[in-house]
Amino acid sequence: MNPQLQRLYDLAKKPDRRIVGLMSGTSLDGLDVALCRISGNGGNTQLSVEQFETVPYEEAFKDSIRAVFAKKQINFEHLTLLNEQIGRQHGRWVAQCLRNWHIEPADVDLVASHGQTVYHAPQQQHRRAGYPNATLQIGDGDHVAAESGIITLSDFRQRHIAHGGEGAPLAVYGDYLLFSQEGEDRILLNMGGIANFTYLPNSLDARVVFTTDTGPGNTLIDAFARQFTGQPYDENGQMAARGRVDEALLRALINHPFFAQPFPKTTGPEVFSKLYVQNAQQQSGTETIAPDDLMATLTRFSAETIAQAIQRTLTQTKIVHPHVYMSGGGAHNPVLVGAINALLPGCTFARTDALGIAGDAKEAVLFAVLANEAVAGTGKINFGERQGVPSVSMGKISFYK
Ligand SMILES: Nc1ncnc2c1ncn2[C@@H]1O[C@H](COP(=O)(O)OP(=O)(O)OP(=O)(O)O)[C@@H](O)[C@H]1O
Ligand SMILES: CC(=O)N[C@H]1[C@@H]2OC[C@@H](O2)[C@@H](O)[C@@H]1O[C@H](C)C(=O)O
Repeated sequence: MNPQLQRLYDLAKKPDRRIVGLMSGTSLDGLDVALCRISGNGGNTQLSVEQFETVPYEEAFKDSIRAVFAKKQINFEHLTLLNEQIGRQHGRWVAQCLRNWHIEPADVDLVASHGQTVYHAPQQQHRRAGYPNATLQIGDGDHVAAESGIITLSDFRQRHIAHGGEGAPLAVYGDYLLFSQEGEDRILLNMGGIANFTYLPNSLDARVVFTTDTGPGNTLIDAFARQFTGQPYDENGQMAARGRVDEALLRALINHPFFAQPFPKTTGPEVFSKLYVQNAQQQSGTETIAPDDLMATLTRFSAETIAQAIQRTLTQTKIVHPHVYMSGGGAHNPVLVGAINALLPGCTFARTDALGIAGDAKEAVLFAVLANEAVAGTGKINFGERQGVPSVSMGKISFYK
């Protein structure tokens, strides 16, 4: 037998596993690396984060990804090269983080690698007859495994699509296993480039759990912060705080069929781009809007669409006072968070940090949970017939030799 197959079999039976979760999201800010200790599986999953680090992307690396990111037309050779390069780079960073933490690769069981999304194309978005939901993450897992010396699970989204989903949001699986609490209705709100949430009912009934993207989180704010200031984001919402929301532009921004679609739904920077904002400016006659006012309006746009989606959920589920736990970089933006708080007066707000997992680490941690389920889960969690959350395990296996 291949000794690594034996190793996989052995680690699947261990009472606990050490898994490195990797996430590089739509913000292209860096690679989140979370070393997790996970015991059990399914409803018995217990997790602690032993180490966490974000390895920042250098500008040249970001530009190289931006050359293919969310674009319909690209240089195909560049995409092919990036697939290998990102995998290799992510694997090296795992090895580097482990050295920094004085941990031997042999003492880690698995790497769970999300890779880099370069194009997300749910059917609702591409609308091309005869083609299914589709999404593409690059940074091949074989390179992550070879560079780190650790068995790697990767490319998690394809099985979700193969079983009827849109390939996202995947957070719902880990959110359900880690954060469900009997007696408390919870909403786990992640504000990355794109915002999404998971609804966790107080009954713990997996068939009622659901998840959706809501639209932009930071992606538009970041794009214009870069243009106006050369900085990667509007730190602490400073520009937005100085500006005034332009109601005409806000209404034009909200005027997109995505927001009226039923849940669950997913989207990405393929739709919510600078071009999208420029079109809304034209429609509302606000092409000459001051930079601070544009930032205030974009920040309110994210807040309103997040709050509307949550409000719709509360109405549908007849929940009155849920606890909303925030994560992702947007949770550090006081203007964004303040507006959401004001729009949802019936909700109690905290960060996932209050539940023991730092908001900045959450997505990387969730991929470690998916890998744990893939190797040690029983596959018995039943999310019912609810579209968009297929009851499957996910992740492809790469041996390191
Ligand atoms: N202090 C801060 N003030 C304002 N915004 C912040 C701050 N810190 C982080 N952010 C925002 O958070 C973003 C990074 O968020 P995060 O890492 O959660 O996104 P991501 O994981 O790449 O996205 P996604 O979840 O869509 O894949 C930054 O680009 C920035 O917009
Ligand atoms: C295709 C893709 O990479 N989607 C991301 C993105 O970033 C946030 C949102 O859009 C979410 O749907 C998803 O990531 C998280 C980790 C998820 O699948 O839950």
